[in-house]
Amino acid sequence: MKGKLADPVWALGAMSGTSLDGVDAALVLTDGVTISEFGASGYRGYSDAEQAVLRAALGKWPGDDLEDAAAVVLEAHIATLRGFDADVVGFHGQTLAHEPQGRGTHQLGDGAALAEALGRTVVWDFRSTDVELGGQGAPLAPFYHWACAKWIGADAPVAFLNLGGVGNLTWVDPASDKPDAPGALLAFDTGPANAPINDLMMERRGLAYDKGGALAAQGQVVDGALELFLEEGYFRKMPPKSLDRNDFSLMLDLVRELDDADAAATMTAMAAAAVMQGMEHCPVVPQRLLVTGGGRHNPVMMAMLGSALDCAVQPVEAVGLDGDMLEAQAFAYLAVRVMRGLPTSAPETTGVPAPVGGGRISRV
Ligand SMILES: Nc1ncnc2c1ncn2[C@@H]1O[C@H](COP(=O)(O)OP(=O)(O)OP(=O)(O)O)[C@@H](O)[C@H]1O
Ligand SMILES: CC(=O)N[C@H]1[C@@H]2OC[C@@H](O2)[C@@H](O)[C@@H]1O[C@H](C)C(=O)O
Repeated sequence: MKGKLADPVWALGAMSGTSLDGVDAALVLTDGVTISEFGASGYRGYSDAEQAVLRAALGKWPGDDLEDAAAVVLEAHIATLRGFDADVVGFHGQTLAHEPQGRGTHQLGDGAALAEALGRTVVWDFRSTDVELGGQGAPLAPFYHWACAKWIGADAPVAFLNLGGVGNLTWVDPASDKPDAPGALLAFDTGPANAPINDLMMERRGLAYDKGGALAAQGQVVDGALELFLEEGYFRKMPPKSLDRNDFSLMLDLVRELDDADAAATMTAMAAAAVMQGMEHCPVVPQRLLVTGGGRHNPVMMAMLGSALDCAVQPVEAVGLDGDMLEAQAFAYLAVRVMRGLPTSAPETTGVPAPVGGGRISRV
């Protein structure tokens, strides 16, 4: 890497999330502690054919036949990243399976091959070490949320909520001097967010998602189904805790008898209710809940959250951040931390016994 150890460097993060929509890429100038500047970003959607290959690979583990899916992930990342200039690349890979207390966690993607193709140092396989040491391996964005809280100049506890396929929440005490300081953070996956709504839309309407919450807005929330959902043991577990995309796939059964609009409204309420349950774990009520990820574009979900919580609920754009790129930026930031030997997770974020720096480095 260029520069002295403590100099900020341009890091390029690449994230392809559980909704399998495509690859986000974003540049951040950082020393792995402080955000100095944001750079350009980009996005390349997976084609229908690529998405079908990845969907068929969900639930698979290293050693399974993954040749086609591996090629899709590698080619999509090369195409997305090759136009950028950066000192280091943080490559998340495509999560295919996540069983932290079982077989481990699996992010498909060969960082060494990507490094060779791009001619740049690539940091990858961010989650395995944490899981091997007894952590959940997720969520990992919380250390970056800490840097974001500092960047926005927060002077009171603040929470970040990612509404992706799965939801995850990070509570930050901005008075802390580093993200792995005891009490600086509390983070966990809240529950299913958009993934089950997408599955419902595909099953009932042949659509990828409920754009603008339009279908949910026409329906009524059915309380009985919502209560059954909240009886799920996950919500009683203390954090840290994490989920696989399909851990709640039985949710579709809870709305099976409902018409399309009521089913969409009820599932949207389920995603919001999971967040409300999660907020109870915050050490103190945050001043504001800053929402990132695709769910912030769903006004029905945002209104449900806003009316149920005691704090302001706003998209991260309200504080000058980019909610479409925050996770890609997170893996840029984490790549620099790995290069510098700094931890990327802590007991309060993944349940790992002590702060740990995961990630493999492939140099060119
Ligand atoms: N305009 C919109 N209206 C409603 N929902 C939307 C809108 N835009 C995006 N979404 C939802 O957000 C999802 C994508 O969110 P995002 O890109 O944050 O997920 P991801 O990064 O793949 O998931 P994860 O963070 O779980 O890995 C879409 O699949 C869709 O359900
Ligand atoms: C195993 C895995 O890939 N988990 C993702 C997923 O998507 C959201 C939630 O579940 C979160 O735990 C995580 O991603 C974000 C980027 C994280 O690690 O913070």
